[in-house]
Amino acid sequence: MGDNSFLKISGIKKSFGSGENRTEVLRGIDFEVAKGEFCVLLGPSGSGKSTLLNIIGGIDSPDSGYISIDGEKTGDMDEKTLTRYRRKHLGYVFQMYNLIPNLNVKENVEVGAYLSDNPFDVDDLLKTLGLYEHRHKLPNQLSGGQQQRTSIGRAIVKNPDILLCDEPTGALDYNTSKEILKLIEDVNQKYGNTIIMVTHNDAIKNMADRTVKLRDGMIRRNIVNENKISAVELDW
Ligand SMILES: Nc1ncnc2c1ncn2[C@@H]1O[C@H](COP(=O)(O)OP(=O)(O)OP(=O)(O)O)[C@@H](O)[C@H]1O
Repeated sequence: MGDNSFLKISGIKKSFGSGENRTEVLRGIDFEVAKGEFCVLLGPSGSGKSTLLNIIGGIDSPDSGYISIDGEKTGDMDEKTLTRYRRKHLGYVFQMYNLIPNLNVKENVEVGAYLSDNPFDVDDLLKTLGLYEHRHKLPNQLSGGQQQRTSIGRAIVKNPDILLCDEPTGALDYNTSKEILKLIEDVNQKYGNTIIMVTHNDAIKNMADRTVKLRDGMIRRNIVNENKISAVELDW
């Protein structure tokens, strides 16, 4: 199997509702992402980006089509196998950090480590994330950027094959957004994880290897970026 088909999204369709209220949110989505690629999903509000991300992440299932990761179709797995697969191979970062409020930074990251057979060393990772000196703080003692760093730590500590990010900078100011994007870029370069990021921010395509633009549940563009720039050079 060629590297280009590490993540294969094939013929994905998804509707919500029934009868008159039925909406076709994804109307046949096909694309492939290579191992280690940083892929950005862009598109107007309601175009189906989050729905697609949830299907790729095995959180939601398609009406038809399939997702295959490293040759394994997630739709062929039973519930238990899929749950185990998600825990071992996929990491999630959301706009809302979803940290556990009564656990400190280190403990929140450890939650991710428990899910893996082969996690990174938590203290080393906290140092990489610039969180080591904050490790005993609770989420409500942290800035938004530090909370998002913690949630990235929780997702990355298990060294997932694929890191799925839904608007990871949506709640952050300009400088903090750039810091978080830089961190995601560092993670991608250091660990080689494949990254799929949903965003409204058009500028982020400049740091990505691939941009998939959705409109009305269809792919409007699938562009490979040969001249990507570093997160620190982004401007919007
Ligand atoms: N569970 C659901 N039940 C019914 N409709 C849904 C559900 N999830 C999503 N939708 C609808 O599907 C459409 C696409 O939603 P989705 O969140 O995937 O879009 P999006 O491109 O991520 O939008 P945004 O950028 O605003 O987050 C929307 O019209 C939404 O109302």
